[in-house]
Amino acid sequence: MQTLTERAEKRPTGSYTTKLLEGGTAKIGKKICEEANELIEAADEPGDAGREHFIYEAGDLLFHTLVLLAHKSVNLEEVAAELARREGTSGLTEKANREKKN
Ligand SMILES: N=c1c2ncn([C@@H]3O[C@H](COP(=O)(O)OP(=O)(O)OP(=O)(O)O)[C@@H](O)[C@H]3O)c2ncn1[C@@H]1O[C@H](COP(=O)(O)O)[C@@H](O)[C@H]1O
Repeated sequence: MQTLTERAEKRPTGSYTTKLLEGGTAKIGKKICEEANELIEAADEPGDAGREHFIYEAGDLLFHTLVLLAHKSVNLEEVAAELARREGTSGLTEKANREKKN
C-alpha cells in the first residue's frame, strides 16, 4: 500500500500502477471486475494447482483493489476501521441497517 501511495504521488513512468492510475476509476474498475471473474473461475479448479491458481488470482484482485484505494486517497487503516466498526454486529443486522438507510 505504501508503494502504491507513492506511485499515486509521484506517477513514475514505466510503472504499471501509474498506467492504471492515469486511467482513473474506469480503468481500475474494469480490471477489478476482470480479476474478480478470474478469481471466481479459479475457485472451482480442483487440486493443488487449482488452489495455487486461486491464490494467484486473489493476489491480482487484492492488488487492483489496493490501487483503487490509492486512487481515492483512502488508506488501509480507514478500511480496517470500517471493518472494526462492524465487528461484533451480525452481518444480518448490518444488512437490515443498510436496507433501512436505502
Ligand atoms: N503486486 C503487483 C501486481 N499484481 C498484479 N499486477 C499486475 O496486474 C496485471 C494483471 O492483469 P492481467 O492478468 O490481466 O495481465 P495483463 O494482461 O498484463 O494486464 P493488462 O495489461 O491487460 O492490464 C499484470 O500486468 C500484473 O503484472 C501487479 N503489478 C504490480 N504489483 C506490485 O506493485 C508495485 C508497483 O508496481 P509498478 O507500479 O509496476 O512499479 C510493485 O511492488 C509490484 O510488485
